[in-house]
Amino acid sequence: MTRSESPGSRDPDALIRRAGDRGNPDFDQHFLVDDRVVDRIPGYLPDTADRSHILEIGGGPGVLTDRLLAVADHVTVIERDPTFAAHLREEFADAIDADRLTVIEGDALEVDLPDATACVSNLPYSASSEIAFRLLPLDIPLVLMFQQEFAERMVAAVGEDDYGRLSVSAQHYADCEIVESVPNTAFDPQPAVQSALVRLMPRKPEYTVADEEFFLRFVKAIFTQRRKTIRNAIRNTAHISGLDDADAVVDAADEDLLGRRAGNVAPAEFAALAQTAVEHGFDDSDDG
Ligand SMILES: C[S@@+](CC[C@H](N)C(=O)[O-])C[C@H]1O[C@@H](n2cnc3c(N)ncnc32)[C@H](O)[C@@H]1O
Repeated sequence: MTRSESPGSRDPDALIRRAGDRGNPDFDQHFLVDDRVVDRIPGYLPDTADRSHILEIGGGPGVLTDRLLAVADHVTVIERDPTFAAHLREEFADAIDADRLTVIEGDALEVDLPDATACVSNLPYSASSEIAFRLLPLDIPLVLMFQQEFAERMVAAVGEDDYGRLSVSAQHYADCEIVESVPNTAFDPQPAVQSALVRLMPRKPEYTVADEEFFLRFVKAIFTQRRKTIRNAIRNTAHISGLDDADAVVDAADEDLLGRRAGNVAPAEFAALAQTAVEHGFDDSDDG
């Protein structure tokens, strides 16, 4: 009976019953039970997105897996919990036999990621940041569920209260947009906070950085001192950014920028400042 259901129509509560286990919040298991929400999620991929291979992280009972199988040629789902991975293999045996579904039992932070063309996931919240930053460099469209507060920080623009390290780092890779806020009543068990779906469309940033790793570390360092001026933040965080000579960077940087605070520095300005830091802040800076 379960195997003959057409993709896209499985009932969330029935899937949880068949999985034989309720979600355990200690293992990030908040399952979507509002099928109006689940039905909308694949539609947040843009029309132009390549749906030949969609990756899902954290399949759980499989309600989103089911909806993705209705729109993708192939789905790969990664699930860490052995009970739910076994359930997914059983529930979607037909799709596996037809070579339309791959179930990877493992930790999404450790397994090799497949060569997917898009990723759509209701992420495990305690690892959502790390997972997102594994996905962002893949250069594919992402539709990801996060805690609302995290999502707001991710999409914030310079000058907004939520603008910070997360905004600059995520927007380095993609245009980020909240496409739907999701109440906690859409999940079982209910998380304590609201959630939000974010669409992340890959694109090159409007600036170039010679050393991406340093740029991201520098931004992280400066935002640890977000109440300080950029001048003091550069000086106080050399142990994080790894600068040998923070004073030389301050001497070389733009005076106006040095007097501002991180929350008012746009990503392109951070990129220019990071370039100044690379050119002046290391012992071998002038050695070519
Ligand atoms: C928020 S639930 C989403 C389940 C399902 N997709 C849904 O929307 O109802 C997150 C799922 O990720 C799994 N999970 C937690 N940490 C994981 C990890 N590090 N790697 C892979 N799966 C993980 C949990 O077991 C759980 O099934």
